[in-house]
Amino acid sequence: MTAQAIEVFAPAKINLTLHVTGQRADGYHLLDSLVMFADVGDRVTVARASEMSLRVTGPMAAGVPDDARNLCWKAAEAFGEPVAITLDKHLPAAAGIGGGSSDAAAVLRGMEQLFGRPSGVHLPDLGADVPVCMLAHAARMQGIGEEVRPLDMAPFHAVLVNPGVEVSTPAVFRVLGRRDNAPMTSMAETDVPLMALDWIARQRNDLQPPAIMVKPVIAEVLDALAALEGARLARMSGSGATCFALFDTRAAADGAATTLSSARPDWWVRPATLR
Ligand SMILES: C[C@](O)(CO)[C@H](O)COP(=O)(O)OP(=O)(O)OC[C@H]1O[C@@H](n2ccc(N)nc2=O)[C@H](O)[C@@H]1O
Ligand SMILES: Nc1ncnc2c1ncn2[C@@H]1O[C@H](COP(=O)(O)OP(=O)(O)OP(=O)(O)O)[C@@H](O)[C@H]1O
Repeated sequence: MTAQAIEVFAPAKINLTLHVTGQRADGYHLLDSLVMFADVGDRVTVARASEMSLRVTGPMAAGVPDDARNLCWKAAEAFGEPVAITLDKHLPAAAGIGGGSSDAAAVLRGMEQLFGRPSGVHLPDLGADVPVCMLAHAARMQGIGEEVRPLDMAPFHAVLVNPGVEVSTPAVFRVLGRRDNAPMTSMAETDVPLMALDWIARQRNDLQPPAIMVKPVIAEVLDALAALEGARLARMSGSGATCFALFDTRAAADGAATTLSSARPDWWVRPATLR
């Protein structure tokens, strides 16, 4: 019996750290990043079809392309079979949480199941974040994103906030000052959750200062997150504008998200568990 349609969850990608350690001759930057995935995300459904199609639904569908510009479409084309895709969009776009990349990885995972073969796609060609999104598990990401090593991390509890401004990743890299920053320090302690949190606090997101230059509201988001009861650390993810704060328990994250949602109903605020 052949499966008719496969639904796959496309989790938000969170860069808990993001060190920019160099730049290649082609302009792409070398990264060193601790990446985890949230229980908040998009939903992708793929079904066999005679020709490619894409329908974008959900609360965050506005403005998301529903044609060959969408990374879901590009992923299916790279796989090499026509499919009917439904993308139920819950994540803000151009937000530093890998929405398009995670959707593309979900399409590939769904198609691998549907057609019973590995995708064979060279993942970095679809985007620097696609290899780690294909893993969808805590990982250290290096190179320009193509070197991905899974990590055995305890889950973290977080609040995610996006202030509703789109940020262009190339624009943030353009105003980045130094490109040869130090990599992450030794990760030997990361299997102990609270020590891991202290370790994360000692690392950086090198794109945070340039992103604040491009969109100053990010500094306001970070201040609001740091002021929440129980917040242990506030930082930006990817090239922004989404930021996160980490909490000791899910209940603390849930309570903080409720407080911030009522204070800033215009912001996208979600409690999340990161794995
Ligand atoms: C910054 C991160 O969000 C960290 O996870 C990602 O590396 C960005 O991943 P992505 O959106 O999948 O990136 P891509 O679509 O491949 O690249 C978008 C643009 O970001 C810049 N870019 C991206 C990745 C990288 N390692 N160096 C770069 O300089 C390039 O200007 C590139 O044209
Ligand atoms: N499936 C998709 N979902 C959202 N945007 C998409 C998708 N496919 C293509 N796009 C286009 O890509 C742009 C960047 O959106 P995306 O959400 O992938 O970026 P991002 O969150 O900045 O990713 P990253 O964290 O990898 O930098 C959007 O402005 C949109 O036009």
